[in-house]
Amino acid sequence: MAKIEQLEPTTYLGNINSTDTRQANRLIILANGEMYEYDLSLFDKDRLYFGCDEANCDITIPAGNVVSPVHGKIKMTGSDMYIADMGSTTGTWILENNTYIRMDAKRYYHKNAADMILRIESPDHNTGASVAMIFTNSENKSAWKCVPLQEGITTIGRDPRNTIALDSSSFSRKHAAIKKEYGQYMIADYSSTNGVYVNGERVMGSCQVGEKDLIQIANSLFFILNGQLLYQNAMNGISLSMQNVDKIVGSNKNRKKILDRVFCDIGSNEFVAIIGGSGAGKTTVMNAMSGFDSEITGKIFCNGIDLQKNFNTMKNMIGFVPQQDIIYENLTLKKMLYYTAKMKMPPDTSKSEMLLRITKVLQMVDLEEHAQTYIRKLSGGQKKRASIAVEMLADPGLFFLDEPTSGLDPDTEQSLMHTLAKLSKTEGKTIIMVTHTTQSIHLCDKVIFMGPGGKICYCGAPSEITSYFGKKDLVEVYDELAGNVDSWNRLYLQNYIEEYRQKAQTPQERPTPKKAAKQVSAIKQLGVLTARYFELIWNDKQRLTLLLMQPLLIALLLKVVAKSETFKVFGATQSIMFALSCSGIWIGLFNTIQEICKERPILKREYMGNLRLWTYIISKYIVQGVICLTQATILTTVFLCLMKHAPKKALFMPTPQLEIWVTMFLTIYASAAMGLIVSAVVRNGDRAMAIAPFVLIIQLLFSGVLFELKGMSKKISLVTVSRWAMEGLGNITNLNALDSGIPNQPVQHNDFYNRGLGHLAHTWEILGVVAVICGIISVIMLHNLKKDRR
Ligand SMILES: Nc1ncnc2c1ncn2[C@@H]1O[C@H](COP(=O)(O)OP(=O)(O)OP(=O)(O)O)[C@@H](O)[C@H]1O
Repeated sequence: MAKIEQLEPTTYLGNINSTDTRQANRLIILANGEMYEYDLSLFDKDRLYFGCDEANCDITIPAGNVVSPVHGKIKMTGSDMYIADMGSTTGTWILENNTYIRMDAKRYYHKNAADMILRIESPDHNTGASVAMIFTNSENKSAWKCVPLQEGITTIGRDPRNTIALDSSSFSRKHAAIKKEYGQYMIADYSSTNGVYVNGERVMGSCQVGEKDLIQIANSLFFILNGQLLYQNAMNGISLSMQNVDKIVGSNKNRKKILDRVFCDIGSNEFVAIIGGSGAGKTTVMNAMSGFDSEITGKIFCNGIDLQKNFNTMKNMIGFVPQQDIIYENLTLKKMLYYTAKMKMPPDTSKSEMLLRITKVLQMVDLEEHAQTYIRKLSGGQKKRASIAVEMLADPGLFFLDEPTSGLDPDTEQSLMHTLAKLSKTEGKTIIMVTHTTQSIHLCDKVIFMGPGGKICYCGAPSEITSYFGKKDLVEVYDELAGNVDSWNRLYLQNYIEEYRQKAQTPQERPTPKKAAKQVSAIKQLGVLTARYFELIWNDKQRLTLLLMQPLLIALLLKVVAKSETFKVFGATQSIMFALSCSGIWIGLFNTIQEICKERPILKREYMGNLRLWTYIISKYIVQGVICLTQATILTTVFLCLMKHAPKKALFMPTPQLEIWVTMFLTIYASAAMGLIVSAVVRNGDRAMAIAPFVLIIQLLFSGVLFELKGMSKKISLVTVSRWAMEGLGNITNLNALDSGIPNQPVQHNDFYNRGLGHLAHTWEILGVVAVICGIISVIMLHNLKKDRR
């Protein structure tokens, strides 16, 4: 909401933020303890007067002691509303950026897409005669409600047993409470997931609130007036304001500004498209708006709250659908949503609430009949809807989509655009998307046109783009901006900043709250991730078969090449043990080398939410542990059973076969852990497979079998799995004591194969440590995830 000096609604500046005329114009008045609601369009006039004089006003406010006879007027053009104080005695206050400022008499104040809140103050504050006026475009009757605040506690939350129960997943079951005692009010945050804000500042525990304070809980506004609590009942999208946002990348000569002084306002429940030529900075500006890009300068406010400072608590109210789908192909849609709900929804959500929410989001995106369908069987458009459903689970008020329509045919694109337009209006979402296709942008409320160099050139109604640029069609507008971006950017900034924003108060700097959002516990998250990973592996039967057939086939092939004197003669035994250890290394590496990179977009999105990287990696370790154990069992059992001879004596276990089995399990497991590092570093499966031969060659060269290890090669071998696997296997099979195969010539003693329990324990220990270190490195490598461009 901003002040516009002597401005007629029909002038250009009014149109810059104009919205489509589909929205309703409503006025809610709270006076003398009564709430009155007006549908302003029913007056059939574009100018309405309000005050206490019934004869001269269209809207009478029964509060003569505070409201002047003709107190103010309202002008309407479409859904735009302009309100002015007519020079009243008491004055009118407007809520701007979390503080009330007195309206200048006889100046119009423009209501943009967010609800506009006015107060008319009683000169004597103790009379309790203040009046509140709320202008809203919500189509929802009773978009605002009020309850008297009794002495004692008024609770707010999702649970129906609260005094104020609000049915939205962004509220915790018991979210907050207001305590009234001796006429004073205290508000307390009950450790909610999404927090409580008073005047844009996060409440840490509890704090005092008064009549002039604005309380924000999840997406709803609350304020106290004459002992009553007035609150937004219908869930509203979150409004967004970007102020002087820049982004510079590179250093020295390569330094480049990719966002240049971006200012814009987006109102709640608006459906906004960001368009512009390729490389203009559409994705960059959207990433900045979402708060997920921390490398920007300038300010972003969501509902007047500083997003960067409060990102940890506000990120749960932000949905983000990247260009790549964020769903697992091998889960049914319902299962995918269920696992996500367990991770994303407030920790106090019951299973039945989750299932209800899943049904609701499936309805929202028109996918109810596909609940039990495997995601791999859905069409491109349905997969996009499925990704949207995943993000809708936590009921975010602000929703970003990066090119949701790319790759879709025109019909599917239009249907998706209709779904998004519907979600913004009926579900109370602010939806912002980057798009290349413009055939359906008339469905949007607003278009942001980015010119080359990250410069904003237009922010307004889609129907007015061509007339604003004086062009016939959008193609001409693109051409115009390619050559003339600076002048259009300057014009935009002139109009927007100098004549418009400068008059508005910018929100004050506030200290950064330390408290982070309440998250699903690490243990619960680990459980969900592990269960999901198990199910993914289980559902991919082809891969599972391959994983289990591999050790079986390798064991059979090893039998084919093994000599009959294996376990009796040094050469034959060392060769087959080397082949066995290399097979184990290959099996482990193959298990995981594409495991992380193939799900990187999903991982990135979950990590931007509340996923902990270490729980993610541990879940991989748990599931891979089971797989590796099974593979080691198949490989060693089949191979050893087929062999004519067996190693003679065990070191400490009942049989040497068991000791070989443990060594092979640790070899496969440590190799799988190495594979995870590769998978965490590279961004796609092809690159991972290209690195695999290199990893294997290192294992061959430094195993100590093909080449003698000394000096540098010995040092390198310390971190190879093959060396430790060979030391273990050579020790168990007692290679040093075997026959050399040449009469009268003993085996040349090799310290690597020294027999002894301590030596075996040491090799197992090292293989275990390698596995752990690989896990830690993978977690460290994954911290770069946020830098992935899309
Ligand atoms: N981290 C970065 N380092 C260097 N340049 C970058 C970086 N991120 C973005 N850019 C550059 O900034 C410009 C804007 O990129 P962005 O992806 O936002 O454009 P876009 O309008 O979304 O493009 P497209 O429509 O082709 O996807 C491009 O020239 C891009 O190469």
